[in-house]
Amino acid sequence: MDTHSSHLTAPNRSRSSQSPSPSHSSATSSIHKRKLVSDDHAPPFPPSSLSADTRDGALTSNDDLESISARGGGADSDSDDDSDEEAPEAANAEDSDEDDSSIRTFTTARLDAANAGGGSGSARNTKIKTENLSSSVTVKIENSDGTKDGGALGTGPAGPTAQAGSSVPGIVVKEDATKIFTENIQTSGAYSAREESLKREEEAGRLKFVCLSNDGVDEHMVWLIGLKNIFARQLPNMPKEYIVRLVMDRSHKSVMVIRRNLVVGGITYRPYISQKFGEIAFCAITADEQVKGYGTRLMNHLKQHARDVDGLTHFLTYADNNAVGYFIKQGFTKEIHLEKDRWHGYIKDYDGGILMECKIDPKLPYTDLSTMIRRQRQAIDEKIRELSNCHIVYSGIDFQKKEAGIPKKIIKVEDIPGLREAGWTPDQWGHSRFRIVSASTDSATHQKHLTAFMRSLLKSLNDHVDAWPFKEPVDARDVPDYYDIIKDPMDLKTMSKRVESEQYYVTFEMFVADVKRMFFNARTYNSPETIYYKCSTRLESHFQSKVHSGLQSVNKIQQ
Ligand SMILES: CC(=O)SCCNC(=O)CCNC(=O)[C@H](O)C(C)(C)COP(=O)(O)OP(=O)(O)OC[C@H]1O[C@@H](n2cnc3c(N)ncnc32)[C@H](O)[C@@H]1OP(=O)(O)O
Repeated sequence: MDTHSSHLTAPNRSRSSQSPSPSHSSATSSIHKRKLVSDDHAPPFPPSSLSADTRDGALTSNDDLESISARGGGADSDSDDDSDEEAPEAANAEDSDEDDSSIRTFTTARLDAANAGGGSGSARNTKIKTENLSSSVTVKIENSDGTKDGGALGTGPAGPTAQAGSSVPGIVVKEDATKIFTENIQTSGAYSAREESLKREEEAGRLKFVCLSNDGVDEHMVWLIGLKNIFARQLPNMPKEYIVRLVMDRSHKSVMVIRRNLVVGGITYRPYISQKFGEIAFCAITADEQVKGYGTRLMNHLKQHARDVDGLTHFLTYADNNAVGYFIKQGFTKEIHLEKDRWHGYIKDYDGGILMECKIDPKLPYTDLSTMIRRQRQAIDEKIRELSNCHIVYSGIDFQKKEAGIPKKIIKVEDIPGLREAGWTPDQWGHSRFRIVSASTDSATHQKHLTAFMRSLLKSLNDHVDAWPFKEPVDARDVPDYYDIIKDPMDLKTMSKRVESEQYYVTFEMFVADVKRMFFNARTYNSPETIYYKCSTRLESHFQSKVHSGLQSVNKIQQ
């Protein structure tokens, strides 16, 4: 078995610093070190049409690469610039204006080092794991011939089919209420929205996902060259020779996003059919189109194709540090659960990248996840409707206020729309601590007792020596910025009006909330050393003791 040293290039998938993802800072990865695996691939290039080394699927010189590029791109050949690899009309969306001299320098050094058995190249290039050069791992490669697009869904959506709007028995829902509810349903999250929009683009023929390997078909070759250019741009530390070799290698396949006959991005992977797993070699989206959902949809197409056409159950990849977040969102984990003997020795080894795994679900409709999610949402929603009334929205109450926030019109609790329907009965006066009324007493009696209790508490507050700062609303003429800071002012006089209206405080807790608000305001506006702050603390503790003793005596009366 001839294992070409040029296969030992230790690529680094670091992304281009010229095209940072909006949501992720760019960082330069260390140079990955790739171990050798035996390479009994099928020949990558048809000998008749491309002047390439076909011995073991490896290219041995830059001349070979240029000849491929020239053919695939149909452009002039220029050994020092990637522009030779652009197709005249349909290459890819990347421009190739980068200065790639550093990469070529790196590549040359790497190739030299590898040829010399991992000799003493400079910097990280010397770290190639050369021990594997001499290892003779025999890898059985099964040719992958499934090159058609992602298969049809093998299974139907997992979620139950949604029923048409069901009504809850026994409850009359106003039409407009139902409408409000329907409008409020959250039909999709950001993930589904992006997937659905790209799916619509596909259905309209404006976008397509293809899975190809080097088959000599002109259009396919142009796309593959376009994809290769995106990889070269987005993975700038990856030797271009290495990229073109793998993209053109017939044992690798590439799933590509094509829009208006231009490649937007893609994933090149190698299916190990006998081992039922695939290794993702490269994955990139052109700079202008990142973080728009293409990467996710691409991965979904890849999973669907790999499962339905290649029969794979897992993917492995050495993810660039910058891309770990993306892979995690695609279901990859850093924990490798795949039995080691299924993959060890098959995939190239990197130091610097993070080995990640993704289990391909046997049933999920990967290219139609948004429909599945929508149906599941609907099913859950139907279930909630069955079990609860919370979806019913009643029209609001007319609550106009006059002085001190007291309602203009008395609204009886039992008249609040929907309260009885929700199970409320007049004996349920909430969980107020002030429960002087028995279950049979009407609400008027309850309110009378409550008013008397609150009145006595207010009197006790007003009579206290520390009450003076709280007796009247703060005068903005005296304290100009008070109402800029205190947005919900409260004072004993306002509370007194509310108590005397016998309409405002329908529970004791509402009264206590106003008292607490008053003290909180004082301690918010004033610093601890001020008299106002101190008065509020002392008056509050007086109030608490009065409430405590008052409630105790109420309880005694009840017993
Ligand atoms: C094996 C390898 O090839 S490793 C190298 C991977 N490739 C690169 O780093 C090249 C540069 N980057 C890219 O080409 C692209 O950004 C890709 C391929 C990583 C992702 O493609 P995109 O089209 O941008 O992904 P997409 O828009 O579907 O985003 C999916 C989610 O991943 C997040 N994401 C995208 N890129 C990254 C990243 N580099 N790191 C962390 N999260 C990311 C997105 O914010 C989005 O999150 P959300 O669903 O919470 O909104």
